[in-house]
Amino acid sequence: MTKKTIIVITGATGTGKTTVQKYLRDKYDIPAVITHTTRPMRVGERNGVDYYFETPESFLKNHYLEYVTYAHYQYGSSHEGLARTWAEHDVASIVLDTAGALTYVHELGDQAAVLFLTVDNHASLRHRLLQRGDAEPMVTKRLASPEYGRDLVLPIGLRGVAKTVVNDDWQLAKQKIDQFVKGLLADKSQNTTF
Ligand SMILES: Nc1ncnc2c1ncn2[C@@H]1O[C@H](COP(=O)(O)OP(=O)(O)OP(=O)(O)O)[C@@H](O)[C@H]1O
Ligand SMILES: Nc1nc2c(ncn2[C@@H]2O[C@H](COP(=O)(O)O)[C@@H](O)[C@H]2O)c(=O)[nH]1
Repeated sequence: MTKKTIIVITGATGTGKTTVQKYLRDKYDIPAVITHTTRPMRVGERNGVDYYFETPESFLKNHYLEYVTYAHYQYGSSHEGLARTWAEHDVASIVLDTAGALTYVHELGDQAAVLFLTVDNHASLRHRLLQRGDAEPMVTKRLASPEYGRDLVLPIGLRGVAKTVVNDDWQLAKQKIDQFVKGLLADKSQNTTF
């Protein structure tokens, strides 16, 4: 039986976590675990595809492996979401803030393979969020949140655990991600038990 793995993609807002998740799906057929949030939908987002969009009341009804408050909204990943994805795939991905990433490492040990995304020029993140179509007041509020500053730095608990990828240049970042995925898949094929 093959050991199940979750690729946890973490880092500050705008560093490209969702972009990497879509790349893993398109290039490697690695599915995303969809999480829950109370934040309003962005233009183009779809319920059940990008997130399960919840009210503050419905959010509380799920059975979470972990949940957090991020920039004034609730976010959480359910046990069921992970189990459903692992029932059909050996490797999946999830996008989490760094608090969530730490919980996954704590709960799942080496089944969690962590990618920490960063950029050299933090000022570029504001521009990226605005380019993505986020409303200016929302961006200002998010960049003023303690979660933003916290997620710019690799937490001590992820040092020696996470692979850091600098995503200033998408072509270069993709090469690093390819190396990471190929290493992970090679390790998995060596560790398969019959
Ligand atoms: N290397 C890059 N150079 C320039 N723009 C990029 C790069 N990587 C991603 N982007 C763009 O930056 C924006 C933010 O990317 P993305 O949504 O993937 O970030 P995120 O880390 O998931 O953000 P959040 O945590 O706010 O959801 C998107 O418009 C994306 O296309
Ligand atoms: N700990 C968790 N973090 C999550 C989850 N789902 C998303 N996120 C993180 O929240 C912020 C904001 O996301 P956005 O889509 O509003 O830009 C970002 O850092 C995500 O990684 C979750 O279930 N748990």
